Amino acid sequence: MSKKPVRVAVTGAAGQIGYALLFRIASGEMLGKDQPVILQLLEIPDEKAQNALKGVIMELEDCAFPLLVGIEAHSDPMTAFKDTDYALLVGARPRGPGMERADLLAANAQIFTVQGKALNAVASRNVKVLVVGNPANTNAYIAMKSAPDLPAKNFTAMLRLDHNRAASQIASKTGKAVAGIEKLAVWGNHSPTMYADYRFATIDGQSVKTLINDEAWNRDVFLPTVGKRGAAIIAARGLSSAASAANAAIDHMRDWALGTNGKWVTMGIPSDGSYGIPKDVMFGYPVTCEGGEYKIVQGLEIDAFSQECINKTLKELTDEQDGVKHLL
Ligand SMILES: NC(=O)c1ccc[n+]([C@@H]2O[C@H](COP(=O)([O-])OP(=O)(O)OC[C@H]3O[C@@H](n4cnc5c(N)ncnc54)[C@H](O)[C@@H]3O)[C@@H](O)[C@H]2O)c1
Ligand SMILES: O=C(O)C[C@H](O)C(=O)O
Repeated sequence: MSKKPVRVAVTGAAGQIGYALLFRIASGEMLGKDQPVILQLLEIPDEKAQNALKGVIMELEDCAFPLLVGIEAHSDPMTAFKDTDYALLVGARPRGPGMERADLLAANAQIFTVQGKALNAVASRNVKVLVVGNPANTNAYIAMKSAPDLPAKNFTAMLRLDHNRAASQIASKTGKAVAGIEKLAVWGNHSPTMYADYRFATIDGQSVKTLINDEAWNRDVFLPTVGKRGAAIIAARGLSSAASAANAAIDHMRDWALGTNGKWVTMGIPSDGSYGIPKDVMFGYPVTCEGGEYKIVQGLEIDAFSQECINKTLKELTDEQDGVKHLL
């Protein structure tokens, strides 16, 4: 018997990430090749954006995806999020050359109070929310705080791009395939302060730390490369990352919905106090997923260098939270 369709809302659907994301959701790469989907697409109420969205919808139709059983175009989150089971909040202004994430906070924060309230009012009570629009952690925090009737654990921020970037750098340093990497963690904010931590990681069963055995590379090359990768892509393309961001969003939602079979992945989630992070801070943690729920990997030893890195990214997040207090 075929499965009941699920509703997937995507904001910023006519943007760059939207264009790299929607076709993969509709083809079943996110929720499984047996899961029909209805796309509920939101764009701003602007003629150009709505026209662009129409064009994307025409292309989706022209793919004749067997799993795509409905497509809706919206300009109001109150209709776009109606009964939605999954919400990918991508729509926001991206960073341009020379801009830091903090510059985006003022521009984008308001979007997430409005969308959090709309999710609170009309979405499925089990909705799984992923915030991609930057600054992703704080936007997710704003949306969560604006939706008091939904469980806080349903709101997450995208750290998976940092996780995937870190995995790729480790594979290239060790000369091994990225598929062999397990137990990688990224702590904190989706920003240059994130702490990609390979102390526990293995590649083909061997310790990554032992294989690399180079603390200076970790500190002076690996962490800055992963942390500044977004800016490097903006400098090279003149536009922020899109296909890799969409890919990370697919990975995040797929793993959350379908499980990781014990494998660690990184998700930005509201802290439950684990590892001394104050409750509700939207923090990148290593997690495993099973039965539609994520669980923080517990009991990891935090050495002095790691604590210093975690403190730094936490401070940035609590400063960002302070900066949006007046909106909540
Ligand atoms: N978390 C991550 O790892 C990560 C990675 C890459 C990009 N991003 C962020 O994702 C966001 C989108 O990037 P992009 O390259 O697709 O940008 P884009 O400018 O190409 O597209 C954004 C789209 O969002 C729409 N939009 C703006 N406000 C909206 C609103 N209130 N409701 C609905 N739609 C709205 C715009 O009209 C536009 O079409 C940016 O904030 C970017 O910084 C995050
Ligand atoms: O860095 C940016 O502004 C875009 C995105 O968050 C990225 O990491 O590529």
